[in-house]
Amino acid sequence: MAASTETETGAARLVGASAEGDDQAVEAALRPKDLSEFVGQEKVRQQLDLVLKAARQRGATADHVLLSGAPGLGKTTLSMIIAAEMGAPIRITSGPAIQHAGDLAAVLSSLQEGEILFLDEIHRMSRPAEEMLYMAMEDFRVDVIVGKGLGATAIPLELPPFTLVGATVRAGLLPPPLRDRFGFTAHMEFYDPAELQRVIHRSAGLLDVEIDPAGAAEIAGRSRGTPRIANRLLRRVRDYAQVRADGVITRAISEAALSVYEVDSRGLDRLDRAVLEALLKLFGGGPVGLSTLAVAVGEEHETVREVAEPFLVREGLLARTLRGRIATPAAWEHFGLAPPQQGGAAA
Ligand SMILES: Nc1ncnc2c1ncn2[C@@H]1O[C@H](COP(=O)(O)OP(=O)(O)OP(=O)(O)O)[C@@H](O)[C@H]1O
Ligand SMILES: [Mg+2]
Repeated sequence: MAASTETETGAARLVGASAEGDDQAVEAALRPKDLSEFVGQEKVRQQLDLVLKAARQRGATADHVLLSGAPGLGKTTLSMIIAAEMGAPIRITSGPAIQHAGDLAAVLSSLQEGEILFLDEIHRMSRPAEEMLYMAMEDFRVDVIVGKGLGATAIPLELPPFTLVGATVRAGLLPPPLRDRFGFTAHMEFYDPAELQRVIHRSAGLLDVEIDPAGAAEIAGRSRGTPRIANRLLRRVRDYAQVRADGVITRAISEAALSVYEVDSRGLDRLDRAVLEALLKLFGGGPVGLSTLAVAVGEEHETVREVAEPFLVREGLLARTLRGRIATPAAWEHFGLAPPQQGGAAA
């Protein structure tokens, strides 16, 4: 299946939302440990707080939780917080790691009572495993099939009660019977700049860097609504502040550092800008077909469509129409250009 977000293709970018190898250790260090440290997502936090408190009061295992949201918004973080809040151990696995029902049976049968099972990318599990999961979630039981063909028998296996925490980029990717078996679904939204500013302040504290509010606001505005990107940009700005200045992050330092890394005031990088600039300057703002636009920027059309466009569309800078791509008035404004006169030729 083609990447519908910038997840796979955008991995190497500074403003890519997915995790890179060098991010893992520092990400773990920056992870909020409990709900009160988790910034933003007020609704989700309130709802989850109730679900977990109620389960604790009853001395029961919490209902299964589905976390849906774009990469880097805090799904893995929340799953760990759920375990911490429940005082329960957590087992981490992912849909792609579970290709056979037997893989899942092995994981499920080794769970302890009350354990949290975190299933990342749950939409990428194989069909037979998925069907086994239905029964496990509902009845805490699985049928293990032994043997083949006519001689195959199903051996029922009781499981201890556990809480499944599933994560997916979009709840709509799950088959309805699976979705329906979650007691609570948390939809994670992109963060607003004020929330990202809080994320950045918190991370700066943990990294032991001095940052003023304007410096944090500048980074926040370029972070595409995503804490992972905010933390990554913060680390690059910290490098700059340390090498080129006195280590303190101010607005001027953030601006200078991020211009070195070609991340502009709205979080657009070189590729995003190349696409928009071609659209504005070569095609008068469009409409222009995707392939033509891709040739103009010297990229594969998949790259333009999967890597650059999702954010440009989300930001209201570019629209995909039946006649082709068009630039919005905000795009003209972002480049300090005047849109062409109605009915007239492009400037
Ligand atoms: N609400 C938040 N408050 C503070 N930091 C956050 C928050 N959400 C995410 N982060 C930070 O962003 C980073 C990425 O978060 P996380 O790994 O949980 O995202 P994810 O949704 O699991 O991404 P993916 O879809 O790629 O697995 C973490 O290091 C974490 O520190
Ligand atoms: Mg994750």
